[in-house]
Amino acid sequence: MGHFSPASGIPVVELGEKIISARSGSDWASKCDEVRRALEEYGCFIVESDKISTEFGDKIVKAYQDLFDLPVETKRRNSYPSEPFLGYFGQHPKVPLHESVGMQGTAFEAVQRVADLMWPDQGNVEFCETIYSLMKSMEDISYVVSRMVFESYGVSGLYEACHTQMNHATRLMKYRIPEPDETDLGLTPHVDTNFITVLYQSQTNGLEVQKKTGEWVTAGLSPSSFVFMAGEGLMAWSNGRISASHHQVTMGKTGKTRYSFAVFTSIKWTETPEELVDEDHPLQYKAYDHDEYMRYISKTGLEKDPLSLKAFCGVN
Ligand SMILES: O=C(O)CCC(=O)C(=O)O
Ligand SMILES: [Fe+2]
Repeated sequence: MGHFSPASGIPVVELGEKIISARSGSDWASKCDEVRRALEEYGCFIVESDKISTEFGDKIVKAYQDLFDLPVETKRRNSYPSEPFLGYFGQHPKVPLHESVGMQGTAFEAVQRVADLMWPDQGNVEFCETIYSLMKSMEDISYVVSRMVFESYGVSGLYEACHTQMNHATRLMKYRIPEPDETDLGLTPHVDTNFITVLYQSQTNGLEVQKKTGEWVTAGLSPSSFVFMAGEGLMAWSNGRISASHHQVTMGKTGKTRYSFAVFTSIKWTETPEELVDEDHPLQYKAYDHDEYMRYISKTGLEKDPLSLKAFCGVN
């Protein structure tokens, strides 16, 4: 494997424009293997990219401040009545520091919709352009890394069909500084239910991932890096070779507000390729419809059981 983050021991994979656009050759092939090994061992890795300049990082913070400084009633206008996991989320007694605005899809219109709801009179062009650009960079990473995982398992021929079934939800998140007598837990430990997640955090660390040893480590990120995490979908698809990353957010004593952005990619129909099933690796999860799974767990909310995918479609 390449190198590891000194603070956390999590693998760091460099995915600059050059390798992203290569898509063949020995450098590409060894990168694909590096990515697969990182996921099999850790369920996640840090992506070192060349997408976020200091200037762009400052614009992201400004966009978040514009949004989250609005009154709660205004932010609540962002609602998707039929989609319990989208819309505005905040003031939850279990995670009082967390507040977030969800969006559906990665089209410019998704961001524009939020801006129209938040600033109905004057709009906010800078907000739209900044968040859209961040979203697209992260969507690119989710596509390229998925392709790498397929290639590394020798099933690249299945990628295109899977790609057409991918869809994305995104979330802008803010974690306020805890009061002295308050919990510093920003988000309770969980695994993501979707296929894969790409996360960006601006300036303030706080994301913690659990290693196989059980140890929680802070995914210390540089301003130009992202975290790529396996969700339950990739765990089922890979026939359990990759485990979904168990993660949480802790604010600690940094004394700074934290902003993060997530692109959650899901595959509508998740099915383990037959190439990944053999005598040594018997099928672990039956093929399932992601929307049905979401309906199944929607009743459990923040308390979702980490083994719920097993209960939903596990074999045995
Ligand atoms: O804010 C973060 O870094 C993590 C967010 C997260 O894990 C989630 O929304 O599922
Ligand atoms: Fe998560």
